[in-house]
Amino acid sequence: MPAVSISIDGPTASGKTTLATRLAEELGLAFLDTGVTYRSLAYALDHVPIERLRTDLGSLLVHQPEIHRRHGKKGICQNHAILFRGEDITQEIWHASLDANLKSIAQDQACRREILRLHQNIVEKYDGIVAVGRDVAVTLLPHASLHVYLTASETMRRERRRAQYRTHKDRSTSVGPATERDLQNRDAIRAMPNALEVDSTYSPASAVFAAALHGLRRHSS
Ligand SMILES: Nc1ncnc2c1ncn2[C@@H]1O[C@H](COP(=O)(O)OP(=O)(O)OP(=O)(O)O)[C@@H](O)[C@H]1O
Ligand SMILES: Nc1ccn([C@H]2C[C@H](O)[C@@H](COP(=O)(O)O)O2)c(=O)n1
Repeated sequence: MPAVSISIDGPTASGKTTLATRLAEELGLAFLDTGVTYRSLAYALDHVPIERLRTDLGSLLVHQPEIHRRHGKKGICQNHAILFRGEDITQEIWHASLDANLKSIAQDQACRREILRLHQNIVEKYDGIVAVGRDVAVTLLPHASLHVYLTASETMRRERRRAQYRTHKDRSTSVGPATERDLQNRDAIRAMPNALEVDSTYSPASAVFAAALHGLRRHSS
């Protein structure tokens, strides 16, 4: 288990990635977006049958997470990269046409187990990590220093996603209500002693960051 680890969960476009990258930059941690792996498998599903993804994931996919190292006032950031059979698919995984595949992958328990194994190997490699995604608090980082559950109203999340992708016409802007899985994860996180729930609907990203940092200090002392 790394020295400092933070899990961040919450529904689509609640601001998980924004918070996680800021925390990683400020604290000099690695950053793992588990949703990126799910999106990569959705891409892969157009090329190989799901049975192969369940058994050969480790040899098909390389997920290189971002590393953030604080350097004076400027963080040094090495962007994440996703390789599928050696080909860089980092940009392709966001395409809206992958939405149906994404659902199939997220519902496949054998795939979820393989993805978890892949993420566990990544976590082992780093001395500190911020990991983002549905269920990371429960499955990947149950002993994290802090578990953040981030919410925002559906209307606000939809507005943010549309604004974010205004110049990316091929990207998915589908934002729905919190799913059953989102609500189960939220309840599991609420029951954890070192959890922090933040509603970002009317809070700017800087206020969400300050709340998370405060939570980390409180639970680490
Ligand atoms: N607190 C905030 N206030 C206003 N805008 C925000 C806030 N947090 C994030 N945003 C903006 O909302 C958009 C979505 O944020 P982000 O990508 O971090 O969400 P996410 O939860 O990681 O999404 P996904 O579930 O797809 O991974 C971005 O354009 C980001 O700049
Ligand atoms: N740990 C995870 C991460 C992601 N998913 C699913 C949920 C979404 O449909 C998709 C993409 O995630 P996002 O980029 O929106 O965070 O992958 C999951 O089931 N478990």
